Amino acid sequence: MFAVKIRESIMIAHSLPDPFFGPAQNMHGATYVVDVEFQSPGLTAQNVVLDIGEAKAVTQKVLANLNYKNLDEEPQFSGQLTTTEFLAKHIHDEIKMITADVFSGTINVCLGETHDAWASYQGS
Ligand SMILES: Nc1nc2c(c(=O)[nH]1)N=C([C@H](O)[C@H](O)COP(=O)(O)OP(=O)(O)OP(=O)(O)O)CN2
Repeated sequence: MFAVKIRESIMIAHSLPDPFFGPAQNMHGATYVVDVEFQSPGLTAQNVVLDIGEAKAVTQKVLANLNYKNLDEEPQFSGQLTTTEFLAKHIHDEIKMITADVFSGTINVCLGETHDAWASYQGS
């Protein structure tokens, strides 16, 4: 399996209004390190998984809709617990949709929440 992996970061604010989350029920901020890996069993005619510049551009475009946002105020997330896992899948699905024409492999999105905790989503 081949892979191209790029890294970006975002800052968001949100609350997780469920007793399960204890103090994180309150509004708080998070800075996520966002790792996006594009995996493919084969290469294109140019011997790449996909262009790294395109991978970065697409990821930046998707993240721009989240960066510096209060997710509690975003209509698209209304009624959702915007956990790290949830956001990883959201970012995955957006990137998958935008790259559908140029990439048919598997995408893994991993969000580093702290220096010692991560959550990820990998499509099929
Ligand atoms: N599986 C997940 N668990 C938690 C998430 C998450 O997105 N996925 N998010 C949070 C909070 O948003 C925050 O990041 C951490 O809050 P905190 O209260 O510090 O939670 P911890 O579990 O790290 O620490 P405690 O020992 O429970 O206080 C929480 N969990």
